[in-house]
Amino acid sequence: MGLLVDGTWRDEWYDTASTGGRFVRRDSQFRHQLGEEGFEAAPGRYHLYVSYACPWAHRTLIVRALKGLEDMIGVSAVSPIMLEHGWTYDTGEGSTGDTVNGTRYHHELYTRAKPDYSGRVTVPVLWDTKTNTIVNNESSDIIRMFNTAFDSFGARAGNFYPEDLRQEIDTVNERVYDTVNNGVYKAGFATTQAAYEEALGPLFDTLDWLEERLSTQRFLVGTQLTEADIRLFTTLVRFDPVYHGHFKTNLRRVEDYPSLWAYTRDIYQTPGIARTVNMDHIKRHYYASHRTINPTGIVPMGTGGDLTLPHGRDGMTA
Ligand SMILES: N[C@@H](CCC(=O)N[C@@H](CS)C(=O)NCC(=O)O)C(=O)O
Repeated sequence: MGLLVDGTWRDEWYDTASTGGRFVRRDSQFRHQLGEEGFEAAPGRYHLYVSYACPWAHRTLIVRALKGLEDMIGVSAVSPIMLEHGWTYDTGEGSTGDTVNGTRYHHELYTRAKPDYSGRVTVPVLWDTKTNTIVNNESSDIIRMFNTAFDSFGARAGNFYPEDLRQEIDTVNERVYDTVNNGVYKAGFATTQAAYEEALGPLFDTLDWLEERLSTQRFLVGTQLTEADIRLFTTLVRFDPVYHGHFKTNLRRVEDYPSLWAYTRDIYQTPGIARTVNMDHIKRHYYASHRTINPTGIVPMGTGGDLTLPHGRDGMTA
Protein backbone atom coordinates (compact mmCIF):
# COMPACT_ATOMS: atom_id res chain seq x y z
CA MET A 1 0.00 0.00 0.00
CA GLY A 2 1.37 3.40 -0.87
CA LEU A 3 0.98 6.53 -2.90
CA LEU A 4 2.74 8.77 -5.40
CA VAL A 5 4.33 12.04 -4.32
CA ASP A 6 5.45 14.23 -7.25
CA GLY A 7 5.63 11.10 -9.37
CA THR A 8 7.68 9.06 -6.88
CA TRP A 9 6.23 5.94 -5.26
CA ARG A 10 6.18 5.84 -1.45
CA ASP A 11 5.24 2.74 0.50
CA GLU A 12 2.99 4.18 3.22
CA TRP A 13 -0.27 3.08 4.88
CA TYR A 14 -3.13 5.60 5.20
CA ASP A 15 -2.35 8.55 7.42
CA THR A 16 -5.11 8.71 10.04
CA ALA A 17 -3.05 10.59 12.65
CA SER A 18 -4.23 14.03 11.59
CA THR A 19 -7.92 13.00 11.48
CA GLY A 20 -8.42 11.49 14.93
CA GLY A 21 -8.01 7.93 13.69
CA ARG A 22 -10.60 8.41 10.94
CA PHE A 23 -10.11 7.14 7.38
CA VAL A 24 -10.83 10.01 4.99
CA ARG A 25 -11.19 9.08 1.33
CA ARG A 26 -9.60 11.45 -1.20
CA ASP A 27 -11.37 12.58 -4.36
CA SER A 28 -10.35 10.97 -7.64
CA GLN A 29 -8.29 13.29 -9.85
CA PHE A 30 -8.76 12.16 -13.46
CA ARG A 31 -12.26 13.19 -14.47
CA HIS A 32 -12.44 13.41 -18.27
CA GLN A 33 -15.72 12.28 -19.80
CA LEU A 34 -16.16 10.06 -22.84
CA GLY A 35 -17.72 12.22 -25.52
CA GLU A 36 -15.84 15.37 -24.60
CA GLU A 37 -13.39 16.76 -27.15
CA GLY A 38 -10.38 14.47 -27.49
CA PHE A 39 -12.14 11.51 -25.83
CA GLU A 40 -14.73 10.44 -28.39
CA ALA A 41 -16.37 7.10 -27.71
CA ALA A 42 -15.11 4.36 -30.03
CA PRO A 43 -15.10 0.56 -29.69
CA GLY A 44 -11.65 -0.85 -28.94
CA ARG A 45 -10.11 2.50 -28.01
CA TYR A 46 -10.53 2.41 -24.23
CA HIS A 47 -9.22 -0.10 -21.72
CA LEU A 48 -10.36 -0.76 -18.19
CA TYR A 49 -7.93 -1.55 -15.37
CA VAL A 50 -9.57 -3.23 -12.39
CA SER A 51 -9.15 -5.29 -9.31
CA TYR A 52 -11.76 -8.05 -9.02
CA ALA A 53 -11.50 -7.53 -5.26
CA CYS A 54 -12.39 -3.85 -5.30
CA PRO A 55 -16.04 -2.88 -4.83
CA TRP A 56 -15.58 0.36 -6.80
CA ALA A 57 -13.94 -1.38 -9.76
CA HIS A 58 -16.58 -4.11 -9.53
CA ARG A 59 -19.28 -1.54 -10.39
CA THR A 60 -17.58 -0.86 -13.71
CA LEU A 61 -17.29 -4.57 -14.54
CA ILE A 62 -21.00 -5.02 -13.87
CA VAL A 63 -22.13 -2.15 -16.09
CA ARG A 64 -19.68 -3.27 -18.79
CA ALA A 65 -21.28 -6.74 -18.67
CA LEU A 66 -24.90 -5.56 -18.52
CA LYS A 67 -24.39 -3.17 -21.43
CA GLY A 68 -22.66 -5.87 -23.50
CA LEU A 69 -19.42 -3.88 -23.79
CA GLU A 70 -16.99 -6.78 -23.33
CA ASP A 71 -15.88 -6.71 -26.96
CA MET A 72 -15.60 -2.90 -27.05
CA ILE A 73 -13.66 -2.33 -23.83
CA GLY A 74 -10.84 -4.67 -22.83
CA VAL A 75 -9.92 -5.38 -19.21
CA SER A 76 -6.69 -5.93 -17.31
CA ALA A 77 -6.99 -7.16 -13.74
CA VAL A 78 -4.36 -6.67 -11.04
CA SER A 79 -3.19 -9.38 -8.68
CA PRO A 80 -5.31 -9.67 -5.52
CA ILE A 81 -2.25 -9.19 -3.34
CA MET A 82 -1.35 -5.53 -2.84
CA LEU A 83 1.72 -4.94 -0.72
CA GLU A 84 4.71 -2.55 -0.84
CA HIS A 85 4.39 -1.74 -4.57
CA GLY A 86 0.65 -1.22 -4.49
CA TRP A 87 -1.45 -2.92 -7.17
CA THR A 88 0.67 -5.12 -9.44
CA TYR A 89 0.25 -6.96 -12.72
CA ASP A 90 1.94 -10.09 -11.41
CA THR A 91 0.51 -12.98 -13.44
CA GLY A 92 1.99 -15.48 -10.95
CA GLU A 93 -0.38 -14.04 -8.34
CA GLY A 94 -3.58 -14.18 -10.38
CA SER A 95 -3.34 -11.00 -12.46
CA THR A 96 -4.17 -11.03 -16.17
CA GLY A 97 -1.07 -8.87 -16.67
CA ASP A 98 -1.31 -5.39 -18.15
CA THR A 99 -2.38 -6.41 -21.64
CA VAL A 100 -2.11 -2.91 -23.12
CA ASN A 101 0.87 -1.13 -21.60
CA GLY A 102 2.81 -4.07 -20.17
CA THR A 103 3.43 -2.29 -16.88
CA ARG A 104 4.42 -4.20 -13.79
CA TYR A 105 2.98 -1.78 -11.25
CA HIS A 106 -0.33 0.07 -11.50
CA HIS A 107 1.36 3.32 -10.36
CA GLU A 108 3.30 3.36 -13.65
CA LEU A 109 0.02 4.10 -15.44
CA TYR A 110 -0.47 7.14 -13.26
CA THR A 111 2.98 8.54 -13.96
CA ARG A 112 2.60 7.80 -17.67
CA ALA A 113 -0.56 9.89 -17.60
CA LYS A 114 0.93 12.58 -15.35
CA PRO A 115 4.66 12.35 -14.56
CA ASP A 116 4.38 14.51 -11.41
CA TYR A 117 1.16 12.93 -10.11
CA SER A 118 0.64 13.14 -6.35
CA GLY A 119 -2.05 11.08 -4.68
CA ARG A 120 -3.51 7.63 -4.25
CA VAL A 121 -3.08 5.06 -6.98
CA THR A 122 -6.44 3.39 -7.29
CA VAL A 123 -8.53 1.08 -9.40
CA PRO A 124 -10.59 1.35 -11.52
CA VAL A 125 -8.77 3.28 -14.24
CA LEU A 126 -10.23 3.94 -17.68
CA TRP A 127 -7.30 4.26 -20.09
CA ASP A 128 -7.25 5.82 -23.56
CA THR A 129 -5.04 3.81 -25.93
CA LYS A 130 -5.08 6.63 -28.48
CA THR A 131 -3.70 9.48 -26.36
CA ASN A 132 -2.02 7.15 -23.82
CA THR A 133 -3.51 8.70 -20.78
CA ILE A 134 -6.03 8.13 -18.02
CA VAL A 135 -9.49 9.27 -19.00
CA ASN A 136 -11.04 8.80 -15.60
CA ASN A 137 -10.34 6.99 -12.32
CA GLU A 138 -13.68 7.48 -10.60
CA SER A 139 -16.03 4.51 -10.73
CA SER A 140 -19.21 6.54 -10.34
CA ASP A 141 -18.26 8.53 -13.47
CA ILE A 142 -17.18 5.43 -15.41
CA ILE A 143 -20.47 3.58 -14.87
CA ARG A 144 -22.46 6.62 -16.07
CA MET A 145 -20.31 6.80 -19.21
CA PHE A 146 -20.67 3.08 -19.90
CA ASN A 147 -24.42 3.46 -19.43
CA THR A 148 -24.83 5.50 -22.62
CA ALA A 149 -21.54 6.33 -24.41
CA PHE A 150 -21.50 3.20 -26.59
CA ASP A 151 -25.21 3.04 -27.38
CA SER A 152 -24.67 4.14 -30.98
CA PHE A 153 -22.04 1.40 -31.43
CA GLY A 154 -24.40 -1.44 -30.55
CA ALA A 155 -24.26 -1.54 -26.76
CA ARG A 156 -27.06 -3.58 -25.24
CA ALA A 157 -30.28 -1.72 -24.45
CA GLY A 158 -30.77 -0.75 -20.84
CA ASN A 159 -30.51 2.49 -18.92
CA PHE A 160 -29.34 2.29 -15.33
CA TYR A 161 -29.67 6.03 -14.69
CA PRO A 162 -32.97 6.97 -16.32
CA GLU A 163 -33.90 10.63 -16.39
CA ASP A 164 -37.11 10.32 -14.39
CA LEU A 165 -35.44 8.43 -11.52
CA ARG A 166 -32.25 10.46 -11.23
CA GLN A 167 -33.23 12.55 -8.26
CA GLU A 168 -34.20 9.52 -6.19
CA ILE A 169 -31.18 7.52 -7.33
CA ASP A 170 -28.90 10.41 -6.31
CA THR A 171 -30.54 10.63 -2.88
CA VAL A 172 -30.22 6.89 -2.23
CA ASN A 173 -26.65 6.83 -3.59
CA GLU A 174 -25.59 9.61 -1.27
CA ARG A 175 -26.68 7.80 1.87
CA VAL A 176 -25.47 4.39 0.70
CA TYR A 177 -22.09 5.80 -0.35
CA ASP A 178 -21.39 7.60 2.89
CA THR A 179 -22.60 5.00 5.36
CA VAL A 180 -22.32 1.66 3.53
CA ASN A 181 -19.92 1.69 0.54
CA ASN A 182 -17.47 3.95 2.31
CA GLY A 183 -18.89 3.19 5.76
CA VAL A 184 -17.33 -0.28 5.86
CA TYR A 185 -13.95 1.28 5.01
CA LYS A 186 -14.39 3.95 7.69
CA ALA A 187 -14.95 1.15 10.21
CA GLY A 188 -12.19 -1.10 8.89
CA PHE A 189 -9.46 1.51 8.47
CA ALA A 190 -10.22 3.39 11.70
CA THR A 191 -7.27 3.49 14.07
CA THR A 192 -9.14 4.64 17.18
CA GLN A 193 -12.08 3.02 18.98
CA ALA A 194 -14.07 6.25 18.68
CA ALA A 195 -13.59 6.52 14.91
CA TYR A 196 -14.59 2.87 14.47
CA GLU A 197 -17.74 3.26 16.58
CA GLU A 198 -18.62 6.49 14.76
CA ALA A 199 -18.80 4.53 11.49
CA LEU A 200 -20.66 1.49 12.80
CA GLY A 201 -23.88 3.17 13.99
CA PRO A 202 -24.72 4.88 10.67
CA LEU A 203 -23.71 1.73 8.73
CA PHE A 204 -26.22 -0.48 10.55
CA ASP A 205 -28.87 2.27 10.64
CA THR A 206 -28.70 2.31 6.85
CA LEU A 207 -28.75 -1.48 6.57
CA ASP A 208 -31.90 -1.49 8.77
CA TRP A 209 -33.42 1.19 6.53
CA LEU A 210 -32.55 -0.79 3.40
CA GLU A 211 -34.06 -3.95 4.88
CA GLU A 212 -37.31 -2.10 5.42
CA ARG A 213 -37.31 -0.53 1.96
CA LEU A 214 -36.48 -3.80 0.20
CA SER A 215 -39.18 -5.73 2.03
CA THR A 216 -41.83 -4.06 -0.14
CA GLN A 217 -39.98 -3.29 -3.36
CA ARG A 218 -37.71 -5.42 -5.49
CA PHE A 219 -35.16 -2.72 -6.33
CA LEU A 220 -33.98 0.40 -4.53
CA VAL A 221 -35.55 2.94 -6.89
CA GLY A 222 -38.56 2.46 -9.15
CA THR A 223 -39.37 -1.01 -10.45
CA GLN A 224 -36.17 -1.72 -12.33
CA LEU A 225 -32.51 -2.37 -11.66
CA THR A 226 -30.60 0.93 -11.54
CA GLU A 227 -27.07 2.04 -10.74
CA ALA A 228 -28.21 2.46 -7.11
CA ASP A 229 -28.59 -1.33 -6.90
CA ILE A 230 -25.29 -1.99 -8.63
CA ARG A 231 -23.48 0.36 -6.25
CA LEU A 232 -25.03 -1.24 -3.17
CA PHE A 233 -24.57 -4.82 -4.39
CA THR A 234 -20.78 -4.67 -4.62
CA THR A 235 -20.58 -3.88 -0.91
CA LEU A 236 -23.26 -6.40 0.12
CA VAL A 237 -21.60 -9.30 -1.69
CA ARG A 238 -18.35 -8.64 0.22
CA PHE A 239 -20.02 -8.04 3.56
CA ASP A 240 -20.34 -11.48 5.16
CA PRO A 241 -17.18 -13.08 3.71
CA VAL A 242 -14.91 -10.06 4.35
CA TYR A 243 -16.18 -6.90 6.04
CA HIS A 244 -17.97 -8.65 8.92
CA GLY A 245 -14.67 -10.12 10.13
CA HIS A 246 -11.84 -8.13 8.58
CA PHE A 247 -13.42 -4.67 8.95
CA LYS A 248 -15.16 -5.60 12.24
CA THR A 249 -18.64 -4.72 10.94
CA ASN A 250 -20.05 -7.55 13.00
CA LEU A 251 -23.28 -6.34 14.61
CA ARG A 252 -25.17 -8.36 12.00
CA ARG A 253 -24.48 -10.20 8.76
CA VAL A 254 -26.30 -9.50 5.51
CA GLU A 255 -27.61 -13.06 5.88
CA ASP A 256 -29.38 -11.96 9.07
CA TYR A 257 -31.54 -9.50 7.08
CA PRO A 258 -34.09 -11.60 5.14
CA SER A 259 -34.95 -8.99 2.49
CA LEU A 260 -31.45 -7.64 2.06
CA TRP A 261 -30.05 -11.13 1.70
CA ALA A 262 -32.70 -12.21 -0.85
CA TYR A 263 -32.06 -8.93 -2.70
CA THR A 264 -28.31 -9.64 -2.80
CA ARG A 265 -29.03 -13.05 -4.35
CA ASP A 266 -31.49 -11.48 -6.80
CA ILE A 267 -28.88 -9.03 -8.08
CA TYR A 268 -26.21 -11.76 -8.13
CA GLN A 269 -28.48 -13.94 -10.28
CA THR A 270 -29.21 -11.15 -12.78
CA PRO A 271 -27.80 -12.48 -16.09
CA GLY A 272 -24.18 -11.35 -16.52
CA ILE A 273 -23.48 -10.41 -12.92
CA ALA A 274 -22.38 -13.70 -11.32
CA ARG A 275 -19.35 -13.98 -13.58
CA THR A 276 -18.12 -10.55 -12.42
CA VAL A 277 -17.89 -11.84 -8.81
CA ASN A 278 -14.49 -13.36 -8.04
CA MET A 279 -14.71 -14.49 -4.42
CA ASP A 280 -11.17 -15.87 -4.40
CA HIS A 281 -9.71 -12.46 -5.32
CA ILE A 282 -12.08 -10.69 -2.93
CA LYS A 283 -11.05 -12.76 0.08
CA ARG A 284 -7.35 -12.98 -0.71
CA HIS A 285 -7.03 -9.27 -1.40
CA TYR A 286 -8.40 -7.95 1.86
CA TYR A 287 -7.07 -10.54 4.27
CA ALA A 288 -3.65 -10.98 2.68
CA SER A 289 -2.93 -7.36 1.71
CA HIS A 290 -3.96 -5.33 4.74
CA ARG A 291 -1.14 -6.46 6.99
CA THR A 292 -1.66 -3.64 9.49
CA ILE A 293 -5.12 -5.13 10.14
CA ASN A 294 -4.31 -8.83 9.66
CA PRO A 295 -0.54 -9.29 10.17
CA THR A 296 -0.47 -13.05 9.52
CA GLY A 297 -2.23 -12.69 6.18
CA ILE A 298 -4.32 -15.76 6.96
CA VAL A 299 -7.45 -15.93 4.81
CA PRO A 300 -10.49 -17.32 6.67
CA MET A 301 -12.18 -20.25 4.96
CA GLY A 302 -15.83 -19.06 5.09
CA THR A 303 -17.21 -17.59 1.87
CA GLY A 304 -20.54 -16.24 3.12
CA GLY A 305 -23.98 -17.62 2.28
CA ASP A 306 -24.98 -19.41 -0.91
CA LEU A 307 -25.68 -16.73 -3.52
CA THR A 308 -27.28 -19.25 -5.87
CA LEU A 309 -30.24 -20.09 -3.59
CA PRO A 310 -33.62 -19.03 -5.03
CA HIS A 311 -34.39 -15.39 -4.13
CA GLY A 312 -38.18 -15.45 -4.54
CA ARG A 313 -38.39 -11.77 -5.49
CA ASP A 314 -39.59 -12.10 -9.12
CA GLY A 315 -43.20 -11.33 -8.27
CA MET A 316 -42.42 -8.09 -6.44
CA THR A 317 -42.37 -5.83 -9.51
CA ALA A 318 -45.33 -7.46 -11.27
N1 LIG B 1 -13.52 6.90 -5.53
C1 LIG B 1 -12.78 5.84 -6.19
C2 LIG B 1 -12.20 4.91 -5.15
C3 LIG B 1 -11.39 3.80 -5.73
C4 LIG B 1 -10.57 3.07 -4.64
O1 LIG B 1 -10.38 3.58 -3.54
N2 LIG B 1 -10.05 1.87 -4.96
C5 LIG B 1 -9.26 1.14 -3.99
C6 LIG B 1 -9.44 -0.35 -4.09
S1 LIG B 1 -10.97 -0.91 -3.48
C7 LIG B 1 -7.79 1.38 -4.26
O2 LIG B 1 -7.34 1.24 -5.38
N3 LIG B 1 -7.06 1.70 -3.20
C8 LIG B 1 -5.64 1.86 -3.25
C9 LIG B 1 -5.17 2.98 -2.38
O3 LIG B 1 -5.99 3.73 -1.82
O4 LIG B 1 -3.97 3.12 -2.25
C10 LIG B 1 -13.73 5.14 -7.14
O5 LIG B 1 -14.90 4.94 -6.78
O6 LIG B 1 -13.31 4.79 -8.23
